[in-house]
Amino acid sequence: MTSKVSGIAASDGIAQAKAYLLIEPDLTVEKTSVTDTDVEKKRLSKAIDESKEQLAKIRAIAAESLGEEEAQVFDAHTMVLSDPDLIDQTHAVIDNEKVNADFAFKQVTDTFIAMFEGMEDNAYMQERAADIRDVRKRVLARLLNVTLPSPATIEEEVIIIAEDLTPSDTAQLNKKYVKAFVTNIGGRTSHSAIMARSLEIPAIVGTKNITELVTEEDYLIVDGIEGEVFINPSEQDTAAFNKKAEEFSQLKQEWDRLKDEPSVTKDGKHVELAANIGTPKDLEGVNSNGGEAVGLYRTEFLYMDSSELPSEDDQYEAYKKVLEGMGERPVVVRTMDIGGDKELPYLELPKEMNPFLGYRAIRVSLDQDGIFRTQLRALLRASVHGTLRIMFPMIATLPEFREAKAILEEEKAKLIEEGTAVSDSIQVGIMIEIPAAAVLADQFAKEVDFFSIGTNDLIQYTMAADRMNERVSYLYQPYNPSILRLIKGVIDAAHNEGKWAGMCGEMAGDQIAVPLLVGLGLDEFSMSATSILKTRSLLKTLDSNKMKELSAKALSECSTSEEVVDLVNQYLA
Ligand SMILES: C=C(OP(=O)(O)O)C(=O)O
Ligand SMILES: [Mg+2]
Repeated sequence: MTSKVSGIAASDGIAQAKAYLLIEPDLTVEKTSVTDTDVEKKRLSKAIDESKEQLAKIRAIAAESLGEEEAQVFDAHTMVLSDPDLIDQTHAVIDNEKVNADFAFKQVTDTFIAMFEGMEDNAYMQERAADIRDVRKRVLARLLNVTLPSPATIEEEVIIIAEDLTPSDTAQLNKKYVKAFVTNIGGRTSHSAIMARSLEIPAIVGTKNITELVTEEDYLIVDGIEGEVFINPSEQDTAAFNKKAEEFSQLKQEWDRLKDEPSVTKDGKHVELAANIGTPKDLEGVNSNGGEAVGLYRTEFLYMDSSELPSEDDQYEAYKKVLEGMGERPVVVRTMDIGGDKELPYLELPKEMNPFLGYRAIRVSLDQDGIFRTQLRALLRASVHGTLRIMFPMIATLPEFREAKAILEEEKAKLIEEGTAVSDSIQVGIMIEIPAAAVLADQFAKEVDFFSIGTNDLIQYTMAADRMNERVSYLYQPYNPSILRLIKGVIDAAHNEGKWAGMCGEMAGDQIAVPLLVGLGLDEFSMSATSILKTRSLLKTLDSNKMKELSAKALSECSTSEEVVDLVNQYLA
């Protein structure tokens, strides 16, 4: 008999296949008393190290199959495992209560999870709780000496049924066999949902109890559009779904038709939809999703993926590949942004109290200008292979920009003197990710060719809330009117000088933020490639004048992030 289960539609599409239950092993821990607490601390440390190794392997698989941006989730997990608080508190429980590491680790992570989950209205905190749950399983499995299931081993067409899919589970999914997934818990912004959208497989999350309702003998239809699962559908249901699947594939084809279309609002206002990339390999996704430009090429991965400083020729080859791959379309290459959370083992950077406020990005480049000049020469040589735009990260003051630009000009003059061809139409711009630069945007706009707003950092610096610190992440608020005001100031400043303003922080692809950013007059939106076609189709439904009214209202009438979100939803309704 058919039965129907509802949940939250997390990723579009319709699929049918047999069920595959992704069952967790029993990770129940027993409390035991110990006398030698050092042994327990060593067991913990070994389990954590092995978990980090596993995570590194999964991260590599994810980078390969999903792209660099998605794979960065695992960096967050590795960070959890390196959190000194987590380790110190576990050690304290082992020492004080003289108990086994498994019990102590479970108890401490329980406290962390309860604290984050307690902040019910804060989706970000809920995600952090999920991250800890995910990492904890890995460590407990090592401590208990049991094997976690590995979705990577699936070799027939299935629909995965699970309590939740962790990012590491999702990263191992092979699209060829996994046709969809359905989970008990989660929301539209949970990692599993984001991953499903980027893999382009249908997904339903938050069904509460699908794992209790489905067995491996069942055949399923997943309707990711409505958020409904049909267990053992009748012939009639199947026929209805075949029809619906056909209609959806037509919709996808319509989206695909948008692939080569301009990105315009309902009333014909054009914006540019660009992609963020980390390596030349990411170009495939840019092209298959109709990216009009590369709005951010994070070149630091060139440095991080290597065991020594990449040579000028190695860099030239990478830049050339991207420029050629994009043809006429512009490519914004950001010079190296090392420091903060991005370390280079072979470049001795000092240990700092506040790395995000320290020796980072352009500060390193201007200080160690040999490295900077090598990168600039490689870029200048590659410039003849496409439309290159050069962008400097973490600019705080005008003298920094002037110095960086002067070095660029020097290297350009040298190359020309050596007889090397260099494009004469390279735009040179800056990231706006430090509030000082946002506030002084009118001055910067007279000297730069463009701005790209890096909201990932701009938000952390404006709110004084470390983007990596879970305890203060409730303050990490993209829609806070203070952030919107800064963004407005930057866009207006650029336009007053006839320059363009883009955004390459995560906010540019956020479907709540897009209507506001259209209203504020943002020219270029740079995001993960897989968000482009959806955003292009959202744009077609927006009236630019109405969005102007929306953003003006958000700025004049809203005093909190929540009020802004409500207002956007009213306008989109
Ligand atoms: C795009 C940005 O740069 P990154 O995330 O690499 O710091 C940003 O800060 O918004
Ligand atoms: Mg940044």
